[in-house]
Amino acid sequence: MAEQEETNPWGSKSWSYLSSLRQQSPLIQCITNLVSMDLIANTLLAAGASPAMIHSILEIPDFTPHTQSVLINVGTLTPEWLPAMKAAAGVANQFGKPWVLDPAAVGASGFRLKACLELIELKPTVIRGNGSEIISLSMASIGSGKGADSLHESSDALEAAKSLAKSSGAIVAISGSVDFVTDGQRVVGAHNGLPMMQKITASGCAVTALIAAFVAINPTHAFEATASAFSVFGLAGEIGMGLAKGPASLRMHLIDSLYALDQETVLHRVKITSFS
Ligand SMILES: Nc1ncnc2c1ncn2[C@@H]1O[C@H](COP(=O)(O)OP(=O)(O)O)[C@@H](O)[C@H]1O
Ligand SMILES: Cc1ncsc1CCOP(=O)(O)O
Ligand SMILES: [Mg+2]
Repeated sequence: MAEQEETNPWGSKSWSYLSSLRQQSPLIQCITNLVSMDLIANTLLAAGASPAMIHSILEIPDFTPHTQSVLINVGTLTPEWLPAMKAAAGVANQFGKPWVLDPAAVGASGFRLKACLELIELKPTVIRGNGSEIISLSMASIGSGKGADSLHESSDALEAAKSLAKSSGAIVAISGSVDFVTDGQRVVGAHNGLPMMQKITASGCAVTALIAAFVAINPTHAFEATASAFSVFGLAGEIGMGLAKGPASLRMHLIDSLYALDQETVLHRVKITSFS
């Protein structure tokens, strides 16, 4: 163990987050898009967390104070949902809970962009998007993506991510072939995962939910929690692909692999490197 910690400190960090998640099973409130609800709930359950898709504004004052973290994802945003998202972010802040923003398809419209910029004013702990989403947010402009899909490599969005992290105070996370995490100064890249994961709808939403769960374990170390969540999710995909025949069976085997991940595999196969 001591030797592993020296050779792969991120492996032991990631294992520590995952094993604590399994022991503590934090309650994660998810206000998320209609496409992603099932995959997010199953991802969180397989990882050891307790998901609750509770999004009515009428329930937020009673429910949100009892959560350990809140996920807000704007993938199927309508004007009716936005006040609930803002209320949940506000209650999370009031009660000192971390909250995580997924700006899904933020470049699709001015309405969505304005909503995300207003949510960012409410100080998310982490913002996780694909390359195009992070570029849209950082430049406050629409049209950079292709709906929910990215037209950019994650590395194309690195400077945009640093600038967004500095202006917002959030940890900014970009998914892609390498998943980058930055606080505006430090940058690490998580190298686990495989391209087939892009063919599972809501896989990005699911990794954001896992980030929300890891951040719940240690809100004061959101940078480390985010990088670890990226690698653990990617590793589950890599192992799942060994049994999968395509995207549909990968979805199933990724969830099974996340549930079954053991210490040795995490210690040896998590790959996170520094870029700063
Ligand atoms: N080319 C790739 N190689 C390895 N993993 C990838 C690749 N593209 C995406 N992923 C993984 O797929 C998941 C979803 O990422 P992405 O497709 O970028 O998000 P979104 O669905 O929000 O566009 C992440 O866990 C990411 O690491
Ligand atoms: C297809 C789609 N359309 C609106 S939200 C959504 C899901 C997007 O999920 P992800 O960003 O994880 O690919
Ligand atoms: Mg997305």
